Amino acid sequence: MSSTIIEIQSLSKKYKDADFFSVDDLSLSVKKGEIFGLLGPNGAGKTTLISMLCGLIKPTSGSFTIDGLSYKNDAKAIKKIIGVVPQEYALYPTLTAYENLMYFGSMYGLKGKDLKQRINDSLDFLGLLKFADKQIETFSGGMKRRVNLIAGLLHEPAVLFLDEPTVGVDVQSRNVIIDYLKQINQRGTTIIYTSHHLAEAQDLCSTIAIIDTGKVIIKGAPGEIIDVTHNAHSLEDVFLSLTGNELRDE
Ligand SMILES: Nc1ncnc2c1ncn2[C@@H]1O[C@H](COP(=O)(O)OP(=O)(O)OP(=O)(O)O)[C@@H](O)[C@H]1O
Repeated sequence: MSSTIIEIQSLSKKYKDADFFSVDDLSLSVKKGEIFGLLGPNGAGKTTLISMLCGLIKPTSGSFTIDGLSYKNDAKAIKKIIGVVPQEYALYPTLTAYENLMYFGSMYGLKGKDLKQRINDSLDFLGLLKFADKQIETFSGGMKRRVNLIAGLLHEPAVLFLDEPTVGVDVQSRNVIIDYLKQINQRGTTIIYTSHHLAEAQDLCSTIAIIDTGKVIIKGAPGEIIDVTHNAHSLEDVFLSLTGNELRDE
């Protein structure tokens, strides 16, 4: 049995002036070595949950640990062992891909040959080596997303958080990103990711949690949760059966 790497207990978040909880008394555990998919309709609370786990926003109540470190007492130590790839690009448009990655690497305390090697290997895997010296502002959305991904991974984190890593990219970019995530996972990084792409999550994730109105409504291996849901043949069937067909416009 693999050990637990993330343990979330009764975590809640109510934004200032909001009259509802975006994450509502949520408990969840993630095992070491998993690719864990957080799925849910728009506004379900996925980004809010990930933002708390990454230390970007403070919970209203509850607690969690990452690799045994408590967010209340060990926030700095947690930052060192996690990687974060947000939805929006965190890159400097007028710097080259290589310069951006050297900058992010140095922020993690990496330097010298080791850093250069990691940057080169990652750019190569993601098909970007020949664009290393081009400015980010000349890159397509799919290329920026791949550089963004490398930036969050240079320090080889124990846990990687990704918020919709394949949104708005073409099939070619998506495939290379998915292959890269699988490779990173095989090298030991636990991955927690959000997506609206259910077929992708079904293929990629060892465990899935569907979230709605800030609560986990089902969790398990994709095959398991399809099996236990009446008349479901795919993750999309499970998703619609549990979250309904109504639009979630706010
Ligand atoms: N900074 C904020 N201030 C107030 N309310 C917020 C804030 N951020 C999110 N919310 C609200 O919290 C709820 C959960 O939002 P969140 O972005 O976590 O959902 P999500 O599942 O990531 O949605 P999506 O799939 O659209 O990205 C929504 O009702 C949203 O409007």
